[in-house]
Amino acid sequence: MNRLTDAARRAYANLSHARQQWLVFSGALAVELAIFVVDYLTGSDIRLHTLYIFPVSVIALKCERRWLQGVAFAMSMVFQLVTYAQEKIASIEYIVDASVAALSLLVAMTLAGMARINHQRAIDLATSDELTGIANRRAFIAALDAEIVRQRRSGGALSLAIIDLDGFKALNDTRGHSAGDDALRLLVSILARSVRASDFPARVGGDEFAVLMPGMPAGECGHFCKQLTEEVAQRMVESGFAITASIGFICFEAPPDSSLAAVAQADAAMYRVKEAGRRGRAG
Ligand SMILES: Nc1nc2c(ncn2[C@@H]2O[C@H](COP(=O)(O)OP(=O)(O)OP(=O)(O)O)[C@@H](O)[C@H]2O)c(=O)[nH]1
Repeated sequence: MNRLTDAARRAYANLSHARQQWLVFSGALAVELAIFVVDYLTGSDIRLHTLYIFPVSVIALKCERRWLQGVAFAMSMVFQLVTYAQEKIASIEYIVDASVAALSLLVAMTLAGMARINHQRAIDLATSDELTGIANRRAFIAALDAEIVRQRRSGGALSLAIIDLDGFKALNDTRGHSAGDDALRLLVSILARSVRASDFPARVGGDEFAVLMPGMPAGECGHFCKQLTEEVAQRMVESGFAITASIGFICFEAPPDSSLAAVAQADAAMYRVKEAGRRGRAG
């Protein structure tokens, strides 16, 4: 049984986001339809229509497209009305009943929507850096783990750079933390302009950043790091910060043993730059 649910979970995870949404939508509507059929056939004796709230809530929780939620809501209302019409639609009791059902559905959809927004907010907080808005160490390691798995399956190169600022503590000490924060935000804007859309930049420590570059060969990675070193030095000086960057990089033609081993190798290259006097790159 466990194996079956694991296989189903894996198959679901492998679907594209759009397909996942359609699957949830059609599954929940099928459940709703089944409730309606049983309810209709039993002449509403067992009043299953109160359960419409569950499929509609699932759709509100899982489907981002508003019109899918609207369709789910409209369908459950139609089902409700047909079920009530079977009885005495003119009776005030059933009109009140139908209104309460509509209200409950709306409340369920709103609560489910709020739960989804809160869930997304919690994910954002757990995976992004509050100061700069880019990915944090946890998200970076997760992305690196996923890339290593992809590389084991499909091959290709995988490059990784660790960027550590030089003179950052002195900037904090002489100009204050807010100047330090500005320098960190500036570095992030430099990174955002320098990396490709397929790269993954992150803040992995106080003044330490990392960039994951799937598919980038060693030569190109060395060139990228050289340009980044120069760009950082120039833009920091222009902004009045006496700061440079030491960059360690590594290109894996074969998958590394683990994400931690990969980061340790790039870190070792970065420390070689520090030992050699800072401001530069090594790989
Ligand atoms: N302004 C600011 N400072 C931070 C933040 N996080 C960590 N720091 C500071 O960053 C500094 C990092 O210290 P170091 O790694 O010694 O910095 P460094 O002077 O560049 O030294 P090297 O890395 O050896 O070149 C520490 O003083 C931390 O307090 C932050 O979010 N904002």
